[in-house]
Amino acid sequence: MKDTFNATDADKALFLRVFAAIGACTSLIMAINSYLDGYLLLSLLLASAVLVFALPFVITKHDAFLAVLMLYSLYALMSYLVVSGGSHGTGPLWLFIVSPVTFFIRGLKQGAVDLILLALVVLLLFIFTPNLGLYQYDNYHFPARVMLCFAILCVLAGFYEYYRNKYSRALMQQLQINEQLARTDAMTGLSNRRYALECLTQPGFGAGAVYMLLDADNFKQFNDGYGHQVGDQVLRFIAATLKDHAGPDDIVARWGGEEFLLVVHNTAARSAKRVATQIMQHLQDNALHTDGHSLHMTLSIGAHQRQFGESIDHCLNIADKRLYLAKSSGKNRVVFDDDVAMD
Ligand SMILES: Nc1nc2c(ncn2[C@@H]2O[C@H](COP(=O)(O)OP(=O)(O)OP(=O)(O)O)[C@@H](O)[C@H]2O)c(=O)[nH]1
Repeated sequence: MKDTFNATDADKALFLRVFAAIGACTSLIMAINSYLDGYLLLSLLLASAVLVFALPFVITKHDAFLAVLMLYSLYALMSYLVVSGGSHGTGPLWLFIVSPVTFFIRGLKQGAVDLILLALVVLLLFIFTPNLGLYQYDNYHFPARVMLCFAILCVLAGFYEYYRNKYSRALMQQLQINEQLARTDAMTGLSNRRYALECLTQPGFGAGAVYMLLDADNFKQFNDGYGHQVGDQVLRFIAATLKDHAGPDDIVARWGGEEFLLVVHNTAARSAKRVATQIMQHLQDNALHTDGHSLHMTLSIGAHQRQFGESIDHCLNIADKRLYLAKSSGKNRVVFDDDVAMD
């Protein structure tokens, strides 16, 4: 099933380009600003960053690679901003944008690893920058607070990502359960009519598929004679028999009441007829044992092999007419294409 609550490829592609557009615009503005302020190397690095951020608008494939490339380019820029102080010593402030972007692009685990490594690198750079004769921060207060805020932001963004994942998964599972419930007949566990109709539009159920409507004979007698719960057991017994005799690609559904649909996936008419006969034989040979009773049941079946150009509705109508014919001509029988003049 489609992953509805986690970011889809389209969501990720959009996010990547929004991130790239913001990155490119900001880098361009800061590059001009740095150039005007006389920070030549910084303005060149920012201009290179503009090119990297522009890549997703030129290359439409390899988004995952581009995302990581942009992220690590951002890390490299951050490292330079720490050692150089950026414009007027404000460079390290840009670290604060890194954590949410990292988690979105890298996910929780890899994102956490990346951020811990970046934090270590930044810490070392702050410690050793004065010794290397690079930018001199006035005192340790500013770097210390930047590191503390960066760490807090990483932890908070990590928690947010953790809970977002957790609840997305829970929602996904619930969605799958709901989807399953919406497709299933609760009493027999077979597909319900709505889902069966949906499946009939899939390839394999076109011309050549055999549509069968199967109706329990004299079913009312089970209800009247043994109660509705036994009636339900009879329906479940029939459902299990149909399931056992159908192929893995066939459709078996409860059509309504004591009526079932079996559609045999694109087959020779002879094999489908054999399946119908085997089902009837199985019910004849095997009784349902319940409450000290042995209950035998029979089915009437109307069947039709779908021809080119015939609609699903048309096939179901023919199967239904033949089911009626099977009932009216004595029950416990199958009426197929070769048993009648074409309807
Ligand atoms: N126990 C139970 N009975 C159901 C269910 N759905 C429909 N029925 C009953 O199935 C019975 C169908 O009766 P009829 O339409 O007369 O069919 P029948 O007795 O099988 O007679 P023929 O079809 O002519 O062989 C009705 O009494 C419905 O109440 C169900 O889910 N559980």
